[in-house]
Amino acid sequence: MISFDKFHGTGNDFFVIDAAQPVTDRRRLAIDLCDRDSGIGDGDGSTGADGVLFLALEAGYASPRVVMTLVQPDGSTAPMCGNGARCAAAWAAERTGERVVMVDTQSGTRRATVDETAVSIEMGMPRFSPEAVPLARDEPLVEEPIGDLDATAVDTGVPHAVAFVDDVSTIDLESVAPPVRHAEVFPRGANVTVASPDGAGGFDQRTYERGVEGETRSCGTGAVAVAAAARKLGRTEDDSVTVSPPGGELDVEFSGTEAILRGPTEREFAGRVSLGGSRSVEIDGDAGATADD
Ligand SMILES: N[C@@H](CCC[C@H](N)C(=O)O)C(=O)O
Repeated sequence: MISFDKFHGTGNDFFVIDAAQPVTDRRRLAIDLCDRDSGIGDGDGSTGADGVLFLALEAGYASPRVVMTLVQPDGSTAPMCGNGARCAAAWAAERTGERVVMVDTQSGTRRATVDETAVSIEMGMPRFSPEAVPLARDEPLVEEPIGDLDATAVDTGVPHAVAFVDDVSTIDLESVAPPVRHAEVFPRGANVTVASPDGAGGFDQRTYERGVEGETRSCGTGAVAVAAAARKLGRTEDDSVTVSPPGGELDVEFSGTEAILRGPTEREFAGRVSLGGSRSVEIDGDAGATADD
């Protein structure tokens, strides 16, 4: 059986699997576990997840190093995930007792710091250039109509199209996001993030994620994208910006060459799943421990 933990960061939830375990088909496993109807749940919270984090913990460094691979509910891999990387750091900190963790992602090595209330991670500097996002054109995309949204394109490890609206709660994201997510100007697609002023100097956020192909309760790279786009468009001059997705509150701080993302993480439950013909699942602490499908 394969052991797993379930974590979430402000509602963006992930199964975490130690990559030392033998999983031959990661794509198939992620599609299976993450399904919101037939995936794994503990019976108390939600079923399924926004992705599976395969984490390889490497010893022998001054700070523990964890190589993170995120496989999404559609089987694709994403080069970066802000909330996933924060959960990866919390997982590695639990295992090692260390507070500073280096998270290796396909978009670079990120330094994370774990304390009693939150995990902070250095995300690099958001980039607007067409090469970085990437865009299928030679100029940055800044507040231009794409579908029904006025979008600004920014790379925060993954591509985001950010649109500022009056009130995010009135947006029918499942309708307006897909044409932007698949627009020709984004050769690798884009996550679609809408934001509106929260009345206290920060922003409310909602994100439709590539790979999930739906809205998630939080998106860390999206929060950084909102803060960066707000600064670029003169919507804030603050170095520290609070961004609130539906699942909680994230802080984005700009310091030197880094945007630092900070917010809580939580370990929800742990268990084991068998691979093979018929799935069997054990959830720790569950009286009726085995659930066969
Ligand atoms: N939820 C993540 C972003 C995950 C990657 C995204 N779905 C993509 O494919 O680009 C976050 O917290 O940043």
